[in-house]
Amino acid sequence: MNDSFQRFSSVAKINRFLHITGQRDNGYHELQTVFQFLDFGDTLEFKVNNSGTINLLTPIAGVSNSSNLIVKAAKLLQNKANCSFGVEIKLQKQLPMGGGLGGGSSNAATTLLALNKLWKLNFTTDQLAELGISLGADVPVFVRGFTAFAEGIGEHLTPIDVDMPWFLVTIPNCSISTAEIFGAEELPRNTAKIDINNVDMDSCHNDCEKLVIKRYPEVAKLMSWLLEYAPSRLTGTGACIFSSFNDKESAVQVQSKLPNGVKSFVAKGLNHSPILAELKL
Ligand SMILES: C[C@](O)(CO)[C@H](O)COP(=O)(O)OP(=O)(O)OC[C@H]1O[C@@H](n2ccc(N)nc2=O)[C@H](O)[C@@H]1O
Ligand SMILES: Nc1ncnc2c1ncn2[C@@H]1O[C@H](COP(=O)(O)OP(=O)(O)OP(=O)(O)O)[C@@H](O)[C@H]1O
Repeated sequence: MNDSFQRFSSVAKINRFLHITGQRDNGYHELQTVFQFLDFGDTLEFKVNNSGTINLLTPIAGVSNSSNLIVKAAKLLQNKANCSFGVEIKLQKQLPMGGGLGGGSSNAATTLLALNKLWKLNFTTDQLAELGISLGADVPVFVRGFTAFAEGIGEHLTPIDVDMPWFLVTIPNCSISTAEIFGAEELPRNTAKIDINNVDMDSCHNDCEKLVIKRYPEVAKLMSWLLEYAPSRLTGTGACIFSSFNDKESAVQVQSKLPNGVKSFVAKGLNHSPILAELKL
């Protein structure tokens, strides 16, 4: 057993667009979206133990360890595999929570993938993705690790290669509940379905954007500022906004002009999550 901590990345995703094409009887929404990974995110470190205990050494303020998706993912895997190993886990959090960057889902997926390897469980990617969906709608895409066109309630994933711009991601000073946005009566729910072979990012949109802008003045203000400089769009149900640039320098230049106090980062869009390479090491 390796008795040092092993490090794995847990990157962000953005929804390049998010179309809501219907709603199921159980209230869940039918979506079409492209998930793209960013080369920016959290880091997780794992040290396997023989005692069977699962211990997150770096709790997140406001989230109890038992409801942390990292701990939930580790316990789920341990139970499923009837595994006698445990693990000590350290998290370096960089991603804002409730930002539409999928931080919690990404952490859960990294935990499933890393422990599958470190506990030598040999679950297939399909099995891990299936386990992951019980933790959150976005966990499977992080488990699979490829940029994907998603349909259904977000679970039907088809690999797709998209352009890889540089993004300035800005983080408005508010946290938005996914359930609140999906629960709103005035949310549009009838965007026509598009064909995966004919995806034009520019003519797509995010169906949550108008509503979020209406309800959250912080997002409205930042969006209109950013649109003066670059094409900008909401990710997921918000609150973060991504603005696209052809090169890093242009993104950094606009970042340097941001109004005082606006948090942000610059990152490149990827077609594969870095964890795929890390798992092979
Ligand atoms: C919209 C996306 O952000 C796109 O990336 C995600 O699909 C949402 O993923 P998430 O935050 O992990 O969402 P979950 O925790 O699974 O669901 C939160 C709530 O959003 C609503 N929800 C979620 C996904 C979906 N296709 N339809 C929904 O109506 C449900 O009310 C659910 O109770
Ligand atoms: N490890 C974790 N990291 C972040 N949030 C977590 C974690 N575990 C549990 N949570 C809970 O999940 C909530 C959503 O966090 P997350 O960062 O996934 O939001 P998000 O970026 O809006 O995700 P999405 O794009 O899937 O809507 C948090 O507010 C927090 O209460």
